[in-house]
Amino acid sequence: MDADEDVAPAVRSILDAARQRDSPAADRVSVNPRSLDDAVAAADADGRTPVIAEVKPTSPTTEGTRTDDPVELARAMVDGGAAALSVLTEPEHFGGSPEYLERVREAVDVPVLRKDFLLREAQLDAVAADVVLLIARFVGDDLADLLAAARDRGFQVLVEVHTREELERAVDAGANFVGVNNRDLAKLEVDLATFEDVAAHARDRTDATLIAESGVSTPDDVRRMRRAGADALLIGSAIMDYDTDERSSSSPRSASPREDDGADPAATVRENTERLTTAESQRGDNE
Ligand SMILES: O=C(O)c1ccccc1NCC(=O)[C@H](O)[C@H](O)COP(=O)(O)O
Repeated sequence: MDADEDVAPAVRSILDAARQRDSPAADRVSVNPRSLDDAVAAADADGRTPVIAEVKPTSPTTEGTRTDDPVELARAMVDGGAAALSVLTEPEHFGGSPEYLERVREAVDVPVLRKDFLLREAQLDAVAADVVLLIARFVGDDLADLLAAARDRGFQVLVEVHTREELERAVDAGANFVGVNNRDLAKLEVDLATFEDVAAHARDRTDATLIAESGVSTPDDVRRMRRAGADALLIGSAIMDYDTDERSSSSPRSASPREDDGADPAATVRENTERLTTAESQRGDNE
């Protein structure tokens, strides 16, 4: 499979950077992970929607870069009820770093997902995390081997898919956490119907934990994804308080720091998280 085929230029650039990124001459990581399934169950039992809140300094579809301390933002997300966290470690397009993840994981006690574009086994050793992401489209035929290599190190593995065909590959590889990305990496457009379609198909195929990823902005969106069968939701931009711009893939991304509107960023992030983790105890306009 050619992962570059038909992807947006920004995503091609992400992949090129991932291929060129040196694998650190680090020791093999060995993780004693915090259970993601337990964290999801605990949130459910507590009446909170299980949300994996994402520390996302920037992205190809957001304006500017957040320079706030990732640890403060992470703590605010947990205070707002996040069941788990996701931390971008991709430096060039998302402003992340393995060091951010290390600091965040030390500061909180919930599971932490390493969000990156991993293509080779050695890249798993950059930093310890509770969960790592493998994107089915990008790892192609290496999915089963990388899944095994990650599990050998103790990681839980979230396999990201966007289509029914990718779901089949994830199931065949033995994935027990499947993320359905509502963001089409070919066009960078978001459509929540993607999760609805793939999750409906998944029900007969797997009992994996199903996670709705990307484009969830409002309590209505949360309830919609839960009705469609999401066990948990991965939410970045709406919690980080970005105005997302699912821009055409040729638009340039601003590298300038994001303008601060004077508000307390950690307080805003906490409120945003709380609004989404309590979505199911609020009454929806359409219900
Ligand atoms: O977020 C982007 O702009 C993006 C562009 C190209 C490839 C991946 C991208 N996002 C990675 C993610 O997985 C999201 O950060 C995550 O699912 C959260 O999405 P959102 O809630 O829409 O910020």
